[in-house]
Amino acid sequence: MQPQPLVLANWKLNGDRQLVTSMVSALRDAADSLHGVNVGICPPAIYIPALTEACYYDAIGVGVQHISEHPKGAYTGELAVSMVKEFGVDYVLIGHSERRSLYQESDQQVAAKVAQVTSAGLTAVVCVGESEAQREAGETLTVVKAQLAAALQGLAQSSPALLVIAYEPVWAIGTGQTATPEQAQQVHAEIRSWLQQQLGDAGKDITLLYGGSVKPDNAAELFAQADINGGLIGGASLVADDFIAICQAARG
Ligand SMILES: O=C(CO)COP(=O)(O)O
Repeated sequence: MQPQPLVLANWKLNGDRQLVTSMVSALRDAADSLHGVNVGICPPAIYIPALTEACYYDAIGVGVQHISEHPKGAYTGELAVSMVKEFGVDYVLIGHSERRSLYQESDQQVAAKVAQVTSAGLTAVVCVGESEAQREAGETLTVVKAQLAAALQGLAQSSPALLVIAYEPVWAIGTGQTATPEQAQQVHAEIRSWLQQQLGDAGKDITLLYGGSVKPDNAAELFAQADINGGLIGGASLVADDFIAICQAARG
């Protein structure tokens, strides 16, 4: 059975309280057109209480963009899984390419975070993807599989149902240069078969998202691919009409 489509907004370091309320209200108005699609928003962490409150009666998932790999302690500026869980968070982004490149987040940290998140019963959304140079050198699958292996190491004791993989080629993020549906599907199919080799049948049910310059005009074609179960949306998730159109495209 295909996983239910999922579309997550990653606001990165953008948005404000006003966007939280206007986005929730726009999604509420569009709810009839979004049946069958799981939708979630990952705002900057300080807006999570406002988001949880605004969507209390709505089927909108709440996500956080970053957590510590430690449960508690002397780690100034960090947030622990137990803390975000108290505020109703469902999804935790892990290993986003911006965290990997700007803040040196390593595969070891990714594994530790997956362990923290899934053992708390939250969903770990692990981002994987190659740089332009790695693609040109023919290293896409080697890079992606090494990143996936770290995610599975962290999953060890938890249910694969708590794992989502987001394939985000670094060269497509924020560049307007989307992977073609064929390019994206090719990598997604490899991810799916690798997950099945490692996890057996459970690998079939893991939700695979595509991210990188997804817009209303290319979403339907991407989401129509056999192994693409939705998207992780950056820039276009800051504009309600665009984000809703992308979510609607995931209905098929
Ligand atoms: O990084 C992304 C989502 O996590 C993708 O960002 P853009 O949609 O802005 O390319």
